[in-house]
Amino acid sequence: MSQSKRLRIAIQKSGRLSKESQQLLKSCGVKFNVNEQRLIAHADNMPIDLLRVRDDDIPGLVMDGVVDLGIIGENVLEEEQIERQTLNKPSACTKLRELDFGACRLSLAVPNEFEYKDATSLEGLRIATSYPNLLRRFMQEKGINYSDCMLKGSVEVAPRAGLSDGICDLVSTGATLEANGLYETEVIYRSMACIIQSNEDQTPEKQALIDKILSRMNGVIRARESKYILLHAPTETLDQIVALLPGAENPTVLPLNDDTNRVAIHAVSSEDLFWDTMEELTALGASSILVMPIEKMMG
Ligand SMILES: Nc1ncnc2c1ncn2[C@@H]1O[C@H](COP(=O)(O)OP(=O)(O)OP(=O)(O)O)[C@@H](O)[C@H]1O
Ligand SMILES: O=P(O)(O)OC[C@H]1O[C@H](OP(=O)(O)OP(=O)(O)O)[C@H](O)[C@@H]1O
Ligand SMILES: [Mg+2]
Repeated sequence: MSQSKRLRIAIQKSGRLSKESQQLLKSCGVKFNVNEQRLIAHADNMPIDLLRVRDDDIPGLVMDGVVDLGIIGENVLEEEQIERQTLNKPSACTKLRELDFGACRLSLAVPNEFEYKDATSLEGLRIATSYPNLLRRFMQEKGINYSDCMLKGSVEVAPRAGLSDGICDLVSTGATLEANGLYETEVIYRSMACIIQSNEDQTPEKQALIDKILSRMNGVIRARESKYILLHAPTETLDQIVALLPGAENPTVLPLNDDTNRVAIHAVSSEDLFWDTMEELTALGASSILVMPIEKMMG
């Protein structure tokens, strides 16, 4: 069991996940200030300490029970899990939920001039990657022999530097691949950030705090995915209009002062309302359409 009476949460110190991890915890009511130089940030209003570390260290810290929770990309989690299974080291932890940031994919990519047909085109080649275990699992499933070139960073420059024939690296917009004269050929893993918990026994107090944080996180994420929609609609197209609002089956319908042909609709929609839908609503006679963000949701 983690020795500390305070709940320990590991987050990335600086990188793609840091800002959003901190923001999510703040939205859950955890108050803290980060000092860039410090490894630990203490929360002022709850018995919680944040450990700010390299993202690669987070799964291991959770699996070894050094910290109670961690926010990490599924790609790094899965890579560490395979690594530890190979080494017979503890690799268990519990994924509490996927989060709504850190979307990326681990992909194979080759230089633009390379003629790629399918995965067998990679037979016998050298692939540069920071994810040797996920790469091996994919290549073994396809029955392809290859050699790897382990690089912790700047993987995209490996082919041009003559270090490898292709790469296996994270892609989001594809801009980095394009800038390096590479194109994506296979997606081998799709990833989001997630929150994980150590499988060590927790004291009832700490478990209660974890449950509280998780329930707040569910509320914050649900709220971020939802919108509050207000509009005026002609009674004759009411059903068609409601049908266009995503995930808002039972909206509130209110009468309008001095207008019996129109009503006001208040609805919580499970998704954003896109411009196309707004235009369809207007075509059905809707007016005064307001789409508003929701800050918190519960129950
Ligand atoms: N382009 C991207 N778009 C969205 N999410 C990404 C992107 N690249 C990476 N990620 C996610 O963010 C995580 C952290 O990426 P980052 O590039 O900050 O890692 P790093 O350089 O290994 O950082 P560290 O210094 O902590 O080891 C990745 O493991 C992945 O889950
Ligand atoms: O497809 P794109 O949108 O271009 O994103 C992909 C890039 O993003 C990540 O690196 P990051 O920018 O986080 O920097 P790093 O190389 O220092 O990790 C990843 O390692 C790729 O290099
Ligand atoms: Mg890292």
